[in-house]
Amino acid sequence: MLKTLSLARNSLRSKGKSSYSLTSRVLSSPFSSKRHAPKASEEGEEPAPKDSVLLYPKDPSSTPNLFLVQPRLAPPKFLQAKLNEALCLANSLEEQRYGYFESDFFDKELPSHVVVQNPVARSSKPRVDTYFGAGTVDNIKCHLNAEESKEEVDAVFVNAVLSAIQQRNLERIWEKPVLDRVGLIIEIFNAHAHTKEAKLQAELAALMYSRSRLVRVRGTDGRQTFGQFGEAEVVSARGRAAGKGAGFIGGAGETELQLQRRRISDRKLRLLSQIKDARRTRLSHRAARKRRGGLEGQSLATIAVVGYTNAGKSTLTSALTKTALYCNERLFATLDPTLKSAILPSGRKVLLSDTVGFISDLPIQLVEAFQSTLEEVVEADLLLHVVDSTAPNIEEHRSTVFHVLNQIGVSEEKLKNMIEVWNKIDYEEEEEEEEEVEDIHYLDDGKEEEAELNDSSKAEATVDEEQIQNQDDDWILSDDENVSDTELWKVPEFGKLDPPQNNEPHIRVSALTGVGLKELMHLIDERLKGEDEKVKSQTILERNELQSRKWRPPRKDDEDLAVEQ
Ligand SMILES: Nc1nc2c(ncn2[C@@H]2O[C@H](COP(=O)(O)OP(=O)(O)OP(=O)(O)O)[C@@H](O)[C@H]2O)c(=O)[nH]1
Ligand SMILES: [Mg+2]
Repeated sequence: MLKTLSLARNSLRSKGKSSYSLTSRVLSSPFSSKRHAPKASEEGEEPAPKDSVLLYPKDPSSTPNLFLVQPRLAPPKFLQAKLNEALCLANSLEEQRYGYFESDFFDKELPSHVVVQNPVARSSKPRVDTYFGAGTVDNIKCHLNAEESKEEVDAVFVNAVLSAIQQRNLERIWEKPVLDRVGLIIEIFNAHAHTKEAKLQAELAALMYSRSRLVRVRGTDGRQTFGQFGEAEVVSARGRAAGKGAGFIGGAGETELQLQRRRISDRKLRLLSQIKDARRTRLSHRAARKRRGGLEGQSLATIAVVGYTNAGKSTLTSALTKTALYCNERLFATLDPTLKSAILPSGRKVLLSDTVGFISDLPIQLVEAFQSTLEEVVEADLLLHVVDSTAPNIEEHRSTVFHVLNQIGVSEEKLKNMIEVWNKIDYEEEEEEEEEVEDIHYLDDGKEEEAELNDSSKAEATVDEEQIQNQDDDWILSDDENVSDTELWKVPEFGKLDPPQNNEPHIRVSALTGVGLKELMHLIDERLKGEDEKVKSQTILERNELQSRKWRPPRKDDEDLAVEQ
């Protein structure tokens, strides 16, 4: 098994299994509640929204035991890369205690997993109610039962982006909490965040996600119900129409769903204002650094080190700045931007900023939640794009990074000037034959696929089509945002800007052994000089333009124009 998992060299080694447990949902998970959940006793604070957390912590001192469901992808090499990433994501969900992770990542056993028919690949349209076809859902249930007989499964991780209704239905059928890709990444963010700003941003992401998960579903008796297990709707005393002059005709009260939404909206506002304060402090620190930091007569340039998660950004930043930043094989080991200084071969002092890693299928809301942190990237004078040269899906990694940079507002010129660094060249690629993928557990076979194709029109789940159609009118729309649930967590289409097509990096390095780092420092020096020249010539041009703009008496054309206006 391990031989087939190429990422395993960086991440997983099969050994004893920790006794994981989890049960609950985002704000009260072991990874977020202790650090982020608002205290009920705080003045003016309402208690944390009920039913808004993702995981179920039975034992907060241990990490969860996830069962991974991976939709099949082609070609096999790509599937393997995605499966490796999903396994690493599942094993990355662990909170740091006393500044370090208690378990060794390499000691963790691979999570149980299964590869299933991919509804997107087959019909380009997953089922609205359960995402997967009926046969696949049943088969996963059987597999889960078999797994449960060996060891308790705390939650199912589906490596896809699910809608709230799909998630809720799968939870009911499998009788387990279900985490989709976005949910798991948010949990990891909450578990790994250290600084105040990162914690606030991670909580904001969790809050927005849990808000999009609030849905009403039809219970077994046909009534509209709310809550994971369909508990009856509760109506709060607060009148909907209160203060709007509509009297009692305007609404009998606030439903449970509206109450949850209001609490989340209130909390969101408070978080945004706290993030604003933290950002202000960071900006003033940055301005002070720029003022004081440069050597005589030189401005202090900032270089942002960006890239896909686990590419080796922190290892490279540490090597270039001769410091010891936190590096770890867990995905999203770094969430807080860290600045370290380095002296270039020309003697120029610069600041290197290690940043949060990117990942594919990242919804825009996650990027937005981290906008404040990512400002460091937008503001930087130069970008270093670290690419893991051993990744089988290197092109996907490159375009994901380009896309996110584009999304957060990095200028096209800066993207063109970005240095692409291919890292980990010390790693000797083992010849991995595609046939090895047969080690992966495939769940479904041709028969099942055929059955599902014939059966796909049948609605067998707890949510009917009409209900889904009505969502937009009724309960998916919130009071403050006129967007539907599906729009809320949609993975955006790829942008217009694609990475350069040539497969040649600017430089190849090994952050671990130090190969190529000297050359990289020279390249940074050159690029910054080029930037300085550009700025200088731009300033001279602007000055000349200003000087050549002499006063002249108004011409007849100008006067006519003035009269027309
Ligand atoms: N073989 C090899 N491993 C490397 C190299 N650079 C980094 N690594 C390993 O790759 C893993 C991830 O490194 P990090 O520096 O934490 O990666 P990162 O990009 O900062 O990751 P995140 O902060 O999680 O996004 C660690 O186990 C490193 O030891 C390299 O040049 N060669
Ligand atoms: Mg890092």
